[in-house]
Amino acid sequence: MKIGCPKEIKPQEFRVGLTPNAAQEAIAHGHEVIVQAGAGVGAGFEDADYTAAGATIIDTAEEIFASADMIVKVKEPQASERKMLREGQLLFTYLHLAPDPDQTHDLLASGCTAIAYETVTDRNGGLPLLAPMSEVAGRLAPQVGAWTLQKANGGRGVLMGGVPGVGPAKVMVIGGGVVGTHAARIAAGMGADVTVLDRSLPRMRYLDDIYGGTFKTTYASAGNTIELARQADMIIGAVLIPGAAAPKLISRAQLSELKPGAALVDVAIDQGGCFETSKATTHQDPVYDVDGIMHYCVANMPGAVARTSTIALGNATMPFMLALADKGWKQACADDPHLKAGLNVHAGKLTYAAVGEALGIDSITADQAIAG
Ligand SMILES: NC(=O)C1=CN([C@@H]2O[C@H](COP(=O)(O)OP(=O)(O)OC[C@H]3O[C@@H](n4cnc5c(N)ncnc54)[C@H](O)[C@@H]3O)[C@@H](O)[C@H]2O)C=CC1
Ligand SMILES: CC(=O)C(=O)O
Ligand SMILES: [Mg+2]
Repeated sequence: MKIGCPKEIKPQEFRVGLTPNAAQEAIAHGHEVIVQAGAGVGAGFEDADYTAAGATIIDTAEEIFASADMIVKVKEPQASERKMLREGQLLFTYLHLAPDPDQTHDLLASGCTAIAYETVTDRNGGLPLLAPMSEVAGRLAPQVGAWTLQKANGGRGVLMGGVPGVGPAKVMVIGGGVVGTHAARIAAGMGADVTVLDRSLPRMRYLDDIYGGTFKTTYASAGNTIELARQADMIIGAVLIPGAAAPKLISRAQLSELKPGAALVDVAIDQGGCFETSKATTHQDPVYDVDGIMHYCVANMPGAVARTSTIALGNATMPFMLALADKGWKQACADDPHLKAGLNVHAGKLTYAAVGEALGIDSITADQAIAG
Protein backbone atom coordinates (compact mmCIF):
# COMPACT_ATOMS: atom_id res chain seq x y z
CA MET A 1 0.00 0.00 0.00
CA LYS A 2 1.12 3.57 -0.61
CA ILE A 3 0.88 5.54 2.66
CA GLY A 4 0.86 9.33 2.46
CA CYS A 5 1.56 11.81 5.24
CA PRO A 6 0.83 15.48 4.41
CA LYS A 7 1.98 18.44 6.49
CA GLU A 8 -0.71 19.59 8.95
CA ILE A 9 -2.33 22.88 7.91
CA LYS A 10 -4.57 23.70 10.88
CA PRO A 11 -3.30 26.98 12.44
CA GLN A 12 -0.43 26.41 14.88
CA GLU A 13 -0.60 22.63 14.48
CA PHE A 14 2.97 21.35 14.62
CA ARG A 15 2.33 17.62 15.06
CA VAL A 16 2.76 15.12 12.21
CA GLY A 17 0.84 11.91 11.52
CA LEU A 18 3.84 9.62 10.92
CA THR A 19 7.14 9.61 12.81
CA PRO A 20 10.27 8.41 11.01
CA ASN A 21 10.08 5.28 13.20
CA ALA A 22 6.53 4.57 12.03
CA ALA A 23 7.55 5.15 8.41
CA GLN A 24 10.44 2.70 8.85
CA GLU A 25 8.13 0.00 10.24
CA ALA A 26 5.63 0.45 7.42
CA ILE A 27 8.42 0.16 4.87
CA ALA A 28 9.72 -2.98 6.62
CA HIS A 29 6.20 -4.41 6.15
CA GLY A 30 6.60 -3.88 2.39
CA HIS A 31 4.70 -0.60 2.02
CA GLU A 32 5.70 2.62 0.28
CA VAL A 33 5.67 5.81 2.37
CA ILE A 34 5.49 9.33 0.97
CA VAL A 35 5.84 12.35 3.27
CA GLN A 36 5.33 16.01 2.41
CA ALA A 37 8.47 18.15 2.58
CA GLY A 38 8.75 19.79 6.01
CA ALA A 39 5.86 17.77 7.48
CA GLY A 40 7.82 16.73 10.57
CA VAL A 41 9.82 19.89 11.20
CA GLY A 42 7.44 21.29 13.85
CA ALA A 43 7.88 18.09 15.83
CA GLY A 44 11.65 18.07 15.40
CA PHE A 45 11.85 15.56 12.52
CA GLU A 46 13.78 16.66 9.43
CA ASP A 47 13.09 15.43 5.89
CA ALA A 48 16.44 13.61 6.08
CA ASP A 49 15.12 11.55 9.04
CA TYR A 50 12.32 10.28 6.81
CA THR A 51 14.55 9.54 3.84
CA ALA A 52 16.93 7.69 6.17
CA ALA A 53 13.92 5.60 7.20
CA GLY A 54 13.27 4.78 3.54
CA ALA A 55 10.41 7.21 2.83
CA THR A 56 10.16 9.51 -0.20
CA ILE A 57 9.78 13.26 0.29
CA ILE A 58 7.14 14.88 -1.94
CA ASP A 59 6.74 18.63 -2.39
CA THR A 60 3.00 19.18 -2.24
CA ALA A 61 -0.06 17.92 -0.41
CA GLU A 62 -1.84 17.69 -3.79
CA GLU A 63 0.62 15.04 -4.99
CA ILE A 64 0.25 13.08 -1.74
CA PHE A 65 -3.55 13.10 -1.80
CA ALA A 66 -3.54 12.22 -5.51
CA SER A 67 -1.46 9.07 -5.19
CA ALA A 68 -1.68 7.64 -1.64
CA ASP A 69 -4.01 4.72 -0.84
CA MET A 70 -4.08 5.73 2.83
CA ILE A 71 -3.64 9.25 4.24
CA VAL A 72 -2.31 9.35 7.83
CA LYS A 73 -2.74 12.69 9.63
CA VAL A 74 -3.29 14.20 13.04
CA LYS A 75 -6.10 16.75 12.77
CA GLU A 76 -9.42 16.51 10.99
CA PRO A 77 -8.99 17.32 7.28
CA GLN A 78 -9.40 21.03 6.64
CA ALA A 79 -11.71 22.25 3.83
CA SER A 80 -8.92 22.38 1.22
CA GLU A 81 -7.78 18.86 2.16
CA ARG A 82 -11.33 17.50 1.99
CA LYS A 83 -11.55 18.56 -1.64
CA MET A 84 -8.58 16.29 -2.42
CA LEU A 85 -9.98 13.12 -0.80
CA ARG A 86 -11.45 10.62 -3.21
CA GLU A 87 -13.53 7.47 -3.47
CA GLY A 88 -11.73 4.37 -2.27
CA GLN A 89 -9.10 6.37 -0.37
CA LEU A 90 -8.57 5.58 3.31
CA LEU A 91 -8.21 8.42 5.83
CA PHE A 92 -6.80 7.67 9.31
CA THR A 93 -6.81 10.68 11.66
CA TYR A 94 -8.82 12.55 14.36
CA LEU A 95 -12.21 13.59 12.95
CA HIS A 96 -14.54 14.74 15.81
CA LEU A 97 -17.51 14.73 13.42
CA ALA A 98 -20.41 15.16 15.86
CA PRO A 99 -20.01 18.96 16.26
CA ASP A 100 -18.82 19.48 12.65
CA PRO A 101 -21.55 19.19 9.97
CA ASP A 102 -19.43 20.84 7.24
CA GLN A 103 -16.62 18.32 7.58
CA THR A 104 -19.10 15.44 7.79
CA HIS A 105 -20.89 16.46 4.59
CA ASP A 106 -17.58 16.90 2.75
CA LEU A 107 -16.29 13.49 3.85
CA LEU A 108 -19.55 11.85 2.79
CA ALA A 109 -19.39 13.63 -0.59
CA SER A 110 -15.77 12.55 -1.15
CA GLY A 111 -16.64 8.83 -1.08
CA CYS A 112 -13.59 8.11 1.09
CA THR A 113 -13.39 5.65 3.98
CA ALA A 114 -12.52 7.45 7.22
CA ILE A 115 -11.38 5.90 10.48
CA ALA A 116 -11.42 8.32 13.44
CA TYR A 117 -8.70 7.94 16.05
CA GLU A 118 -11.04 9.15 18.78
CA THR A 119 -13.57 6.32 18.48
CA VAL A 120 -11.15 3.36 18.25
CA THR A 121 -11.64 1.33 21.46
CA ASP A 122 -9.69 -1.15 23.58
CA ARG A 123 -10.64 -4.20 25.60
CA ASN A 124 -10.79 -2.23 28.86
CA GLY A 125 -13.42 0.18 27.55
CA GLY A 126 -10.80 2.87 26.87
CA LEU A 127 -10.01 4.94 23.78
CA PRO A 128 -6.36 4.06 23.04
CA LEU A 129 -5.81 6.59 20.24
CA LEU A 130 -7.42 9.44 22.18
CA ALA A 131 -5.71 8.55 25.47
CA PRO A 132 -2.18 9.80 24.71
CA MET A 133 -3.48 13.19 23.55
CA SER A 134 -5.87 13.31 26.50
CA GLU A 135 -2.89 12.74 28.78
CA VAL A 136 -1.12 15.67 27.13
CA ALA A 137 -4.15 17.99 27.10
CA GLY A 138 -5.00 17.07 30.67
CA ARG A 139 -1.50 17.89 31.86
CA LEU A 140 -1.51 21.15 29.87
CA ALA A 141 -4.91 22.31 31.13
CA PRO A 142 -3.84 23.57 34.59
CA GLN A 143 -0.74 25.15 33.00
CA VAL A 144 -2.79 27.19 30.49
CA GLY A 145 -5.48 27.80 33.10
CA ALA A 146 -2.87 29.20 35.52
CA TRP A 147 -1.71 31.60 32.78
CA THR A 148 -5.32 32.60 32.10
CA LEU A 149 -5.83 33.32 35.82
CA GLN A 150 -3.06 35.93 35.76
CA LYS A 151 -4.45 39.46 35.99
CA ALA A 152 -2.75 40.75 32.83
CA ASN A 153 -4.40 37.93 30.89
CA GLY A 154 -7.89 38.83 32.10
CA GLY A 155 -8.02 36.42 35.03
CA ARG A 156 -8.75 36.76 38.74
CA GLY A 157 -5.13 37.26 39.67
CA VAL A 158 -4.99 34.08 41.75
CA LEU A 159 -1.85 31.95 42.16
CA MET A 160 -2.48 28.20 41.89
CA GLY A 161 -0.64 27.21 45.05
CA GLY A 162 -1.30 30.37 47.05
CA VAL A 163 1.47 31.36 49.51
CA PRO A 164 1.87 30.91 53.26
CA GLY A 165 -1.07 32.77 54.78
CA VAL A 166 -3.09 32.89 51.53
CA GLY A 167 -5.08 29.85 50.38
CA PRO A 168 -4.60 28.10 47.02
CA ALA A 169 -6.78 28.39 43.91
CA LYS A 170 -9.91 26.23 43.87
CA VAL A 171 -9.91 24.06 40.75
CA MET A 172 -12.93 22.07 39.62
CA VAL A 173 -12.50 19.38 36.97
CA ILE A 174 -15.71 18.12 35.31
CA GLY A 175 -15.14 14.59 33.96
CA GLY A 176 -12.69 12.27 35.68
CA GLY A 177 -11.49 10.25 32.69
CA VAL A 178 -8.05 10.50 31.13
CA VAL A 179 -8.02 14.31 30.65
CA GLY A 180 -9.62 14.95 34.03
CA THR A 181 -7.31 12.67 35.99
CA HIS A 182 -4.14 14.10 34.46
CA ALA A 183 -5.44 17.65 34.90
CA ALA A 184 -6.31 17.02 38.55
CA ARG A 185 -2.91 15.47 39.29
CA ILE A 186 -1.03 18.43 37.81
CA ALA A 187 -3.30 21.05 39.40
CA ALA A 188 -2.87 19.34 42.78
CA GLY A 189 0.87 19.18 42.16
CA MET A 190 0.85 22.97 41.64
CA GLY A 191 -0.70 23.25 45.09
CA ALA A 192 -4.31 23.95 44.11
CA ASP A 193 -7.36 22.69 46.01
CA VAL A 194 -8.86 20.27 43.44
CA THR A 195 -12.23 18.54 43.11
CA VAL A 196 -13.11 16.14 40.27
CA LEU A 197 -16.76 15.65 39.29
CA ASP A 198 -17.99 12.62 37.36
CA ARG A 199 -21.20 10.68 36.84
CA SER A 200 -19.55 7.27 36.96
CA LEU A 201 -19.40 5.88 40.50
CA PRO A 202 -16.92 3.12 39.54
CA ARG A 203 -14.63 5.78 38.12
CA MET A 204 -14.90 7.91 41.27
CA ARG A 205 -14.20 4.84 43.43
CA TYR A 206 -11.05 4.25 41.40
CA LEU A 207 -9.98 7.90 41.67
CA ASP A 208 -10.64 7.92 45.40
CA ASP A 209 -8.60 4.72 45.90
CA ILE A 210 -5.61 6.00 43.96
CA TYR A 211 -5.70 9.76 44.55
CA GLY A 212 -7.76 10.09 47.73
CA GLY A 213 -5.21 12.29 49.49
CA THR A 214 -4.42 14.33 46.39
CA PHE A 215 -7.84 15.55 45.22
CA LYS A 216 -11.51 15.14 46.14
CA THR A 217 -14.36 13.64 44.09
CA THR A 218 -17.99 14.77 43.88
CA TYR A 219 -20.94 13.36 41.94
CA ALA A 220 -21.65 15.55 38.90
CA SER A 221 -25.30 16.37 39.53
CA ALA A 222 -26.47 19.73 38.17
CA GLY A 223 -26.81 21.02 41.75
CA ASN A 224 -23.29 20.01 42.81
CA THR A 225 -21.88 21.39 39.56
CA ILE A 226 -23.19 24.93 40.04
CA GLU A 227 -22.48 24.93 43.78
CA LEU A 228 -18.80 24.11 43.21
CA ALA A 229 -18.62 26.37 40.15
CA ARG A 230 -19.62 29.37 42.28
CA GLN A 231 -16.53 28.81 44.46
CA ALA A 232 -14.07 27.91 41.67
CA ASP A 233 -11.18 29.98 40.37
CA MET A 234 -10.66 27.52 37.48
CA ILE A 235 -13.06 25.03 35.87
CA ILE A 236 -11.65 22.40 33.52
CA GLY A 237 -14.18 20.76 31.16
CA ALA A 238 -13.14 17.14 30.51
CA VAL A 239 -16.33 15.14 29.86
CA LEU A 240 -16.83 12.73 26.98
CA ILE A 241 -19.65 10.61 25.65
CA PRO A 242 -17.68 8.80 22.90
CA GLY A 243 -18.44 10.10 19.41
CA ALA A 244 -21.30 12.31 20.64
CA ALA A 245 -21.56 16.06 21.12
CA ALA A 246 -20.49 17.08 24.66
CA PRO A 247 -23.34 17.82 27.11
CA LYS A 248 -23.59 21.51 28.15
CA LEU A 249 -22.97 21.60 31.90
CA ILE A 250 -22.70 25.35 32.62
CA SER A 251 -25.15 27.67 30.87
CA ARG A 252 -24.63 31.27 29.80
CA ALA A 253 -27.07 32.43 32.50
CA GLN A 254 -24.97 30.66 35.16
CA LEU A 255 -21.82 32.61 34.24
CA SER A 256 -23.12 35.52 36.33
CA GLU A 257 -22.93 33.24 39.40
CA LEU A 258 -19.20 32.49 38.89
CA LYS A 259 -16.34 34.51 40.38
CA PRO A 260 -15.33 37.43 38.10
CA GLY A 261 -12.17 36.51 36.20
CA ALA A 262 -12.59 32.76 36.75
CA ALA A 263 -10.84 30.65 34.06
CA LEU A 264 -12.84 28.07 32.09
CA VAL A 265 -10.59 25.61 30.24
CA ASP A 266 -12.87 23.60 27.95
CA VAL A 267 -10.77 20.64 26.82
CA ALA A 268 -13.95 18.95 25.56
CA ILE A 269 -14.23 21.68 22.90
CA ASP A 270 -13.29 19.24 20.14
CA GLN A 271 -16.62 17.50 20.80
CA GLY A 272 -18.40 20.88 20.85
CA GLY A 273 -17.49 21.92 24.41
CA CYS A 274 -19.25 21.42 27.75
CA PHE A 275 -19.94 25.08 28.57
CA GLU A 276 -22.74 26.80 26.61
CA THR A 277 -20.49 29.78 25.87
CA SER A 278 -17.53 27.75 24.52
CA LYS A 279 -16.38 28.20 20.95
CA ALA A 280 -13.19 26.77 19.50
CA THR A 281 -10.10 28.99 19.62
CA THR A 282 -6.54 28.57 18.33
CA HIS A 283 -3.10 28.72 19.93
CA GLN A 284 -2.68 32.15 18.26
CA ASP A 285 -5.62 33.66 20.14
CA PRO A 286 -6.59 31.10 22.77
CA VAL A 287 -8.63 33.05 25.35
CA TYR A 288 -11.79 35.19 25.15
CA ASP A 289 -14.06 36.85 27.69
CA VAL A 290 -17.79 36.26 28.13
CA ASP A 291 -19.42 38.26 30.93
CA GLY A 292 -16.06 38.62 32.73
CA ILE A 293 -15.34 34.87 32.64
CA MET A 294 -12.20 33.90 30.69
CA HIS A 295 -12.63 31.00 28.26
CA TYR A 296 -9.68 28.92 26.94
CA CYS A 297 -11.05 26.61 24.20
CA VAL A 298 -8.17 25.40 22.01
CA ALA A 299 -9.28 22.30 20.11
CA ASN A 300 -5.76 21.01 19.43
CA MET A 301 -4.02 21.63 22.75
CA PRO A 302 -1.40 18.88 22.24
CA GLY A 303 -0.11 20.76 19.18
CA ALA A 304 1.53 23.17 21.64
CA VAL A 305 3.96 20.45 22.71
CA ALA A 306 4.27 18.91 19.28
CA ARG A 307 7.30 16.74 19.86
CA THR A 308 6.00 15.00 22.98
CA SER A 309 2.58 14.68 21.38
CA THR A 310 3.73 13.36 18.01
CA ILE A 311 5.82 10.62 19.59
CA ALA A 312 3.06 9.70 22.06
CA LEU A 313 0.44 9.59 19.29
CA GLY A 314 2.73 7.63 16.97
CA ASN A 315 3.33 4.99 19.64
CA ALA A 316 -0.43 4.45 19.85
CA THR A 317 -1.41 4.64 16.17
CA MET A 318 1.40 2.52 14.74
CA PRO A 319 -0.07 -0.98 15.26
CA PHE A 320 -3.42 0.11 13.82
CA MET A 321 -1.76 1.89 10.88
CA LEU A 322 0.24 -1.28 10.12
CA ALA A 323 -2.87 -3.49 10.33
CA LEU A 324 -4.74 -1.18 7.92
CA ALA A 325 -1.81 -1.15 5.51
CA ASP A 326 -1.14 -4.90 5.70
CA LYS A 327 -4.72 -6.11 5.41
CA GLY A 328 -6.74 -3.24 3.93
CA TRP A 329 -9.43 -1.55 6.02
CA LYS A 330 -12.14 -4.20 5.48
CA GLN A 331 -10.11 -7.16 6.70
CA ALA A 332 -8.39 -5.17 9.43
CA CYS A 333 -11.76 -3.99 10.79
CA ALA A 334 -13.34 -7.42 10.39
CA ASP A 335 -10.46 -8.94 12.42
CA ASP A 336 -10.44 -6.29 15.17
CA PRO A 337 -13.71 -5.00 16.68
CA HIS A 338 -11.77 -2.17 18.37
CA LEU A 339 -10.44 -0.82 15.08
CA LYS A 340 -13.90 -1.36 13.57
CA ALA A 341 -15.28 1.03 16.23
CA GLY A 342 -13.16 3.73 14.57
CA LEU A 343 -15.02 3.52 11.25
CA ASN A 344 -17.04 6.76 10.92
CA VAL A 345 -17.54 7.15 7.15
CA HIS A 346 -17.56 4.78 4.18
CA ALA A 347 -18.49 5.43 0.55
CA GLY A 348 -20.92 8.26 1.22
CA LYS A 349 -22.48 6.75 4.36
CA LEU A 350 -22.01 7.51 8.05
CA THR A 351 -21.06 4.38 9.96
CA TYR A 352 -21.11 5.75 13.53
CA ALA A 353 -24.53 6.03 15.17
CA ALA A 354 -23.70 8.77 17.72
CA VAL A 355 -22.46 11.06 14.94
CA GLY A 356 -25.62 10.42 12.91
CA GLU A 357 -27.78 11.19 15.94
CA ALA A 358 -25.89 14.41 16.70
CA LEU A 359 -26.21 15.65 13.12
CA GLY A 360 -29.60 14.20 12.13
CA ILE A 361 -28.09 12.06 9.35
CA ASP A 362 -28.97 8.37 8.79
CA SER A 363 -26.17 5.94 9.48
CA ILE A 364 -25.44 2.30 8.68
CA THR A 365 -23.45 -0.05 10.92
CA ALA A 366 -19.77 -0.69 10.40
CA ASP A 367 -20.66 -4.35 9.75
CA GLN A 368 -22.97 -3.30 6.90
CA ALA A 369 -20.13 -1.20 5.45
CA ILE A 370 -17.74 -4.15 5.66
CA ALA A 371 -20.27 -6.52 4.08
CA GLY A 372 -21.23 -4.02 1.32
N1 LIG B 1 -8.87 20.10 23.24
C1 LIG B 1 -7.95 19.19 22.98
O1 LIG B 1 -6.88 19.48 22.45
C2 LIG B 1 -8.19 17.78 23.37
C3 LIG B 1 -9.44 17.41 23.71
N2 LIG B 1 -9.69 16.15 24.17
C4 LIG B 1 -11.08 15.90 24.54
O2 LIG B 1 -11.25 15.83 25.96
C5 LIG B 1 -12.46 15.13 26.23
C6 LIG B 1 -12.26 14.12 27.35
O3 LIG B 1 -11.45 13.05 26.86
P1 LIG B 1 -11.00 11.81 27.78
O4 LIG B 1 -10.66 12.27 29.13
O5 LIG B 1 -10.02 11.04 26.99
O6 LIG B 1 -12.35 10.98 27.87
P2 LIG B 1 -12.68 9.80 28.92
O7 LIG B 1 -13.71 8.96 28.26
O8 LIG B 1 -11.43 9.18 29.44
O9 LIG B 1 -13.34 10.59 30.16
C7 LIG B 1 -14.57 11.24 30.07
C8 LIG B 1 -15.20 11.23 31.44
O10 LIG B 1 -16.37 12.08 31.38
C9 LIG B 1 -17.33 11.49 32.25
N3 LIG B 1 -18.63 12.08 31.94
C10 LIG B 1 -19.43 11.86 30.86
N4 LIG B 1 -20.54 12.62 30.94
C11 LIG B 1 -20.42 13.36 32.08
C12 LIG B 1 -21.22 14.34 32.72
N5 LIG B 1 -22.40 14.74 32.18
N6 LIG B 1 -20.78 14.89 33.88
C13 LIG B 1 -19.60 14.51 34.42
N7 LIG B 1 -18.80 13.57 33.87
C14 LIG B 1 -19.21 13.01 32.72
C15 LIG B 1 -17.20 10.01 31.98
O11 LIG B 1 -17.78 9.24 33.02
C16 LIG B 1 -15.69 9.84 31.89
O12 LIG B 1 -15.11 9.52 33.14
C17 LIG B 1 -12.90 14.53 24.89
O13 LIG B 1 -13.89 15.35 24.29
C18 LIG B 1 -11.64 14.57 24.08
O14 LIG B 1 -11.87 14.58 22.68
C19 LIG B 1 -8.70 15.21 24.29
C20 LIG B 1 -7.42 15.53 23.91
C21 LIG B 1 -7.08 16.83 23.37
C1 LIG C 1 -7.65 14.75 20.42
C2 LIG C 1 -7.40 15.84 19.48
O1 LIG C 1 -8.29 16.28 18.81
C3 LIG C 1 -6.09 16.42 19.39
O2 LIG C 1 -5.14 15.88 19.94
O3 LIG C 1 -5.98 17.46 18.74
MG1 LIG D 1 -8.95 18.13 19.04
